[in-house]
Amino acid sequence: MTRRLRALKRWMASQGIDSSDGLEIRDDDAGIRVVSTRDLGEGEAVARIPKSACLTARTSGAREAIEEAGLGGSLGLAAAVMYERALWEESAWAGYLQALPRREAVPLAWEAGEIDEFLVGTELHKTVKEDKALIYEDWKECILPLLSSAPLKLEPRSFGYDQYVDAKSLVTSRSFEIDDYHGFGMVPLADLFNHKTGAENVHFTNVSSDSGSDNDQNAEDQNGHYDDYSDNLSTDDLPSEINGSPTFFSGETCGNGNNMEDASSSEVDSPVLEMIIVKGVKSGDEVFNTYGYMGNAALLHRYGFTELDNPYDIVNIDLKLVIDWSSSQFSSRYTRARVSMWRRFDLSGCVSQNSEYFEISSEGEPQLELLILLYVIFLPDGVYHKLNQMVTPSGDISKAISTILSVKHNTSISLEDLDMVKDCLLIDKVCRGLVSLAEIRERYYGKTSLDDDEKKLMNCCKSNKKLYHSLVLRVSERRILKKLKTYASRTIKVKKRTFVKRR
Ligand SMILES: C[S@@+](CC[C@H](N)C(=O)[O-])C[C@H]1O[C@@H](n2cnc3c(N)ncnc32)[C@H](O)[C@@H]1O
Repeated sequence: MTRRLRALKRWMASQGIDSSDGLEIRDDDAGIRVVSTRDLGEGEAVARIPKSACLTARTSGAREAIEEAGLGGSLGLAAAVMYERALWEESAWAGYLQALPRREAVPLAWEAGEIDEFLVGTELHKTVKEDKALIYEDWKECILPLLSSAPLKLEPRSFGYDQYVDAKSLVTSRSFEIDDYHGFGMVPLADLFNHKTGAENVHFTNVSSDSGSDNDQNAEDQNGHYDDYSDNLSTDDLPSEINGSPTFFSGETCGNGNNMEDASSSEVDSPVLEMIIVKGVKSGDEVFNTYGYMGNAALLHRYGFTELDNPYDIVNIDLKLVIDWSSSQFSSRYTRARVSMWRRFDLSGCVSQNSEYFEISSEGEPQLELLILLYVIFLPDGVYHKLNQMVTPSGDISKAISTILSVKHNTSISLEDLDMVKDCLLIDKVCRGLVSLAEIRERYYGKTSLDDDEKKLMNCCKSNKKLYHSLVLRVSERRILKKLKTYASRTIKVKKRTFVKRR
């Protein structure tokens, strides 16, 4: 056992953190992970963690200053982590903090040059550059003023920008939402489990001290699935700053744990967190948690790693790219008119802070809204004018599709027959448009080909985390674009064959 692990175990025991004899914490070059020492069965409780042992803005010695400065969510937690790190051996979390890496290799903590070199062309490039700018602003506007906070006497060198980035990288990659009172926090032991997409072995829950009382019922009522997490994992439900935190099944969280002002002023009756086996583990196997169902861009963004063949992977095509491409084929005026009609049907792409885009699934299937837009762009003028008279914004994609298709097809086509809808939308020109869009999007990656990237990946050592995981991201995105081209080309071929047969 390494020194840091021995110290961590001593500290956990001193805090009343119970870990089953069926779990063994291992520490090697790849980091810390949890392994089972015997077969673990579904339903077995393997750990209990008092909330008082969690490092949160509420439990930290800097609580008053953080509250006075109004720092909530991940900002408040990052300030708490920085403060306790500054205290070092004096901190009540010394044994825990010494076991953490100085910083997690998440892209927000990469140098600007590394971001440009490794992420160019990928879904993350722009986002991470924006992150960096925002993080600097947060530090200047929210963390620096803490130094003049009277009671704390903080040392400026422990609260520098670098220290903030260190803390932020740990908060992003290891924090959990605990409850209304604590908000987000660092949960010792729980944060030692690695992630496996869709194949986790443990869940975490709040334990009511009054087992079987009304509180348990409330917990179920509040999130509807005390131990069925699948709906709960939508990262969109979480505040954007900490989207996709390691999964914590907080039965008593009302969902506004980020707002310290609104939180109740005392810890009610759930002082302990528990970890339960939800999928049996064979002796000697690693015990995994899940951080959510995420594509590689999201995994790399928040946790600094990726998974090859991740079924939740996606690549996006920006609406702006579609508009630019259409304007080059037709004219800007023509494109504006077609996009505007598409919008009048209440259709849109996915919208994030400052962009609108269409998702391409890991199988290379484009989002339906993109197919409809391309279809509308290619409508012959006569059909377009006829359709223009029929536009009725309904907010219902099914109605929009059946109206749009009705001008060319006599029968009414409903979204319930998705294959039929796609068949009608995927006319030759739309398919060729998809191929062009995939080719333009491909150029974002620069001069190297997908083959080059795949070879580079094969020869890359996993321990070179930044290069390895950014290569996985590039390769997985480019493979999706290749599948999109195959999807569109195959459809052209199939249709041609059917046409020849009919003739
Ligand atoms: C909550 S911690 C898990 C414990 C961590 N391994 C440690 O050494 O403390 C999350 C971090 O673990 C690593 N990690 C978790 N799951 C992983 C996986 N499937 N592959 C590679 N790294 C992983 C990443 O560095 C991530 O930011």
